[in-house]
Amino acid sequence: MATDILIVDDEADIRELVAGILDDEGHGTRTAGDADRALASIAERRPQLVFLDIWLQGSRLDGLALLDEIRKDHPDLPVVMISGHGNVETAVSAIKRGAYDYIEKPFKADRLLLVADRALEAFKLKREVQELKLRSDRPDGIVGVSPVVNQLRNTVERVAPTNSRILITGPSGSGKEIVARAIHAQSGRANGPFVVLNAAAITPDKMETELFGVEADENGRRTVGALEEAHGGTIYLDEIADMPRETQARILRVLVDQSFLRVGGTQKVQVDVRLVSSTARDLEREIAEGRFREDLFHRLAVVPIRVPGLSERREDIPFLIDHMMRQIARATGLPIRRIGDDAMAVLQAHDWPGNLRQLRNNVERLMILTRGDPEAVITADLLPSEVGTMLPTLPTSTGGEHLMALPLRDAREIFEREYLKAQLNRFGGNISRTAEFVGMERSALHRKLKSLAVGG
Ligand SMILES: Nc1ncnc2c1ncn2[C@@H]1O[C@H](COP(=O)(O)OP(=O)(O)OP(=O)(O)O)[C@@H](O)[C@H]1O
Repeated sequence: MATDILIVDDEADIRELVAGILDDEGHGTRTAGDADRALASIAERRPQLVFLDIWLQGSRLDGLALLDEIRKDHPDLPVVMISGHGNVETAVSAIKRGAYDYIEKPFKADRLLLVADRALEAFKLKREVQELKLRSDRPDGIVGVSPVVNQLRNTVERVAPTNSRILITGPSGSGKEIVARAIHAQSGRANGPFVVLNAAAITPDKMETELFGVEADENGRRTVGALEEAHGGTIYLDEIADMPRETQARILRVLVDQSFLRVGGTQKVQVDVRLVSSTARDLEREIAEGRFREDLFHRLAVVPIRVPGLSERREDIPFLIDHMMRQIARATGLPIRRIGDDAMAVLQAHDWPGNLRQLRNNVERLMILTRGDPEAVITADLLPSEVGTMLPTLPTSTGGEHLMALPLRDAREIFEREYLKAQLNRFGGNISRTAEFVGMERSALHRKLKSLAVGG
């Protein structure tokens, strides 16, 4: 797509010069000689970048006032100020008011093109991020843009409106309950209850009363169980493999009969409930080893859905962190933090055995850690030691940067410098012995040390 750059300057020479340089590089340009013509041009079609003279003589608005005006309607549109020799200070104040950058007259063509490319790239990225956020930040709670998550979202959309029973599998903390809630929310039962029964958290002797309720306890009171409570909605049986075998048999009967007896009861309770269950275990193995009823498995898993572990969807980590931060900020009042590139690189490379739950705990911990400082950026050194232990790190601290945030060339240079410094130390600064040990020619090692500024 051709670019569209608007150049606003009262001096025709400058307008033509800037436009000419940009045109030669294949950019599309338009020009305006005063503020009103500039605003009319922008109204006609929003450009992707504006070069704006600070003085703008003979115009209703000067450059700074025009900048304010443009930003009112188009806060994301990058504006690069063109400043005269003497008014760099004004240019700096323009940046504080939201200009993207400035170029100082007289300028070189290279500098102009570089600034234009950077501003256009920033604009494009901003829009892409916004679009991705819109796509990833859907109320159904399934956050992310990775292919596996898009596929999961599609499956959920397809099966949610049906009444079929669904078995959700996936590692612990991967977000199975979020998926179950999304299914409920997108079904015809969305206005009905969503009841969770976590089999792993209930002792086997309590399981039946929790699920089916009690006809009359010792005080003659009737308790309603989860199945009855979920009438008209969805019941989510979490970690179904932890159900005792007797309960499994009773659930199977409920599924066949569409009704059940309360504990100690004689009258059948009829319910209309959709059953969504989940497990982090390998149910086929549980079946083979006799711990899970195969007939129940087939009844529960009419539609199987697999939720991927976080290590299968690392590209979602920035979106998940953003989403979780906003959730935590809303719930706790803690301010939202920016994650530095180095910390993000480490977070994305970590394996996350505890999946989304572990990620969320870490995000919350980081927000608490940086609570005192309103400007604090979360850097890699703030991450707990368990995150990133498998990643290469710097042998000594060299400016607080994390190797994972650097391109290979820079990371290699840091490594070489630290490595050779240590080897030189070890051999008392003796180049010949160091060269012999590291396997380099003496002269090559000399050159290397010089280029790395070691030992000089
Ligand atoms: N989309 C999300 N946004 C924010 N937090 C999330 C999201 N998905 C999951 N989490 C966090 O991860 C935790 C685990 O999610 P969930 O309970 O759905 O996983 P699970 O796979 O059902 O876990 P388990 O196997 O232990 O039952 C949640 O309590 C929540 O804190």
